[in-house]
Amino acid sequence: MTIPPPVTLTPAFRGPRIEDYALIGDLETAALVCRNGSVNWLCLPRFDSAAVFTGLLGTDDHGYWRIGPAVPDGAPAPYADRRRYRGDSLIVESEWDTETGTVRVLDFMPPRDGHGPQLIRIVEGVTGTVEVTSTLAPRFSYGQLMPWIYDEDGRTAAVSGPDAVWLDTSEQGSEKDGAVHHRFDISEGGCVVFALSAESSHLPAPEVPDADEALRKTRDFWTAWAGQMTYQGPDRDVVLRSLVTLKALIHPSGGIVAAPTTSLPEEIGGVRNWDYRACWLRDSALTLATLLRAGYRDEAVAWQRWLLRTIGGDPHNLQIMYRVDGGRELPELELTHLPGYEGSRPVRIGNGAVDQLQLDVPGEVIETLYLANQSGIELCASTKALILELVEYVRCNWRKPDDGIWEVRGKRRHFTHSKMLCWVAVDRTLRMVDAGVIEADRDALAALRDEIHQDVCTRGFDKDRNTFTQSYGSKELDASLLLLPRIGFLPADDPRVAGTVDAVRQALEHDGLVHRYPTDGRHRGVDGLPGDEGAFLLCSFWLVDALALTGRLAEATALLERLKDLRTDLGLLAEEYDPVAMRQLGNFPQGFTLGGLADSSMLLAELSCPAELVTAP
Ligand SMILES: OC[C@H]1O[C@H](O[C@H]2O[C@H](CO)[C@@H](O)[C@H](O)[C@H]2O)[C@H](O)[C@@H](O)[C@@H]1O
Repeated sequence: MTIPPPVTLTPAFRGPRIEDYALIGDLETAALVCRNGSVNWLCLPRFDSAAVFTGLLGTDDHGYWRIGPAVPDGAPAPYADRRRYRGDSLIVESEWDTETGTVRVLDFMPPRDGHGPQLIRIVEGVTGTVEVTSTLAPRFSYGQLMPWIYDEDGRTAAVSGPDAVWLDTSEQGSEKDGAVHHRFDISEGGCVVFALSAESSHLPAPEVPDADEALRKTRDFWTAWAGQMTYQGPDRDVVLRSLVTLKALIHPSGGIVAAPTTSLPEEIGGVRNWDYRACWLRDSALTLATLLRAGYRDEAVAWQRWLLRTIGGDPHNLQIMYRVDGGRELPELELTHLPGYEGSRPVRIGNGAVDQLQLDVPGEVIETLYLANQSGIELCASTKALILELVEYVRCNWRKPDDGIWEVRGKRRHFTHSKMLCWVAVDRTLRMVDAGVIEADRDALAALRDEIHQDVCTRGFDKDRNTFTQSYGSKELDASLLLLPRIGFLPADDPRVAGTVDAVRQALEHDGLVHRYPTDGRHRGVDGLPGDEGAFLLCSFWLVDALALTGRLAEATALLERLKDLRTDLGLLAEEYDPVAMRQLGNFPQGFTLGGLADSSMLLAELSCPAELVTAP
């Protein structure tokens, strides 16, 4: 891999921040809408397809669609004065106050119902009269291709090779420089619809969307889905917004993407830019565990089928991640034509971590299947067989060094967390054997479980400092060790748990924000990568959980409050946070982080509120 030098940015540079983006989606793909009314990210037709709007990782030349108050040529597009999701839905409304009045734009993508992808934008006059412009500049293939644009039967098509998008609106537009322009006045009570539909270019044009019906169906879909949540404790809206965002990452095939974006940087101007539009077994399992805790089951049932299709035939050939459709090929490529978010290059698609050995994965998968079963979901015979195959995989591999939960690109090590999760894999299987759910040789399983436990407690523990360590024999700490009480590897009141939590805090926490492992100073390059990164937000939620479970509820509550303040105005979080620049970093919004937020909120409620207040039947 060749790493280009970072682009030097002028101090005056101020593009949209990650937190300026809103997420909308139709469960098969997703778009990011900037606070200035510009859709700067949309992959069609699927999360992991090429983007038609890639302004997020480049400039307007790489594709965007902006609707908002008109501004003089060359002036920056103003940011909306207010934004919110409508109710519990994924319909976002942005409002601009101008000198002549207030205008609102509703943005949403209706879940597919026999039709292809649609992005609908409804402009509403709120007060006075506002001049509005729409500039649609599609650039297919991640911003590389200028389309052929033409009008047909009152519609506008933009076509490039196999791809096409169709724009429908009542307004009269014009084409210039590969973009479709509209300019019109909207007065109080007025409404203008723009609908973009995608279809393969050789097929007949898609049907003209009925925006009113699409709006109603989209609202009804999300309202019904939100209504299934059984969690009723404090911060209901915080939890629900996190869950709605997780749901937006779940494809109807059952596959779950880690985030809808690629290459939002872990360090501004740095090279730690990865594609998260794939289904990590670990991230998916954690997402489903969160949903199960909040009463959602359908997603776990669909994932069981996805899992069987994806790995059921050959579990020993396990990959740590797959494509949305269960495919195995995720070659890591660099898109050299893109300058990257704020100059953070390279922009990557695919993910080289696909070939790694990460021994925590069977543990996370089995834990989630165990939780699913505990929630009343029946495990089919094939799933039970798969669990036993995964345990066999653990038995064959647990003694090996691996690449670990953080997918470091350096030398393999005996990561303590990986071994602990090997223990989880066997322990949860054993629990299912004891409950009569699975039939297996109990004694053999118990012996394997105890052997792993003994190994971890001997080789992954530093007696002098009373802490588990990142890997066997190392002096380093790792935030994944905060999971100790949550996974039940040791009882929460075991002195080794408190010792580890304190040691991790001392080494990796700054003001409540926790790094995954040390990457600065003398540790530069320990993970095989140049540069540094922000605090990893999921780890801060793990700290909340560890404090709560070890009886430090007041500290846990205070930390959770601090972390909630990091959310955007729409309740979203990226993977990481830069405490110095005070801005979000990394792919956005990330399932890991929002799952952590929901889990910690539900755990604190469970530990501090009467049970009947927390979960409805
Ligand atoms: O830090 C290097 C690695 O970073 C990414 O991995 C992270 O994201 C994954 C998806 O959310 C998550 O499962 C993993 O635990 C994280 O460390 C990237 O995907 C890797 O390619 C990269 O080596």
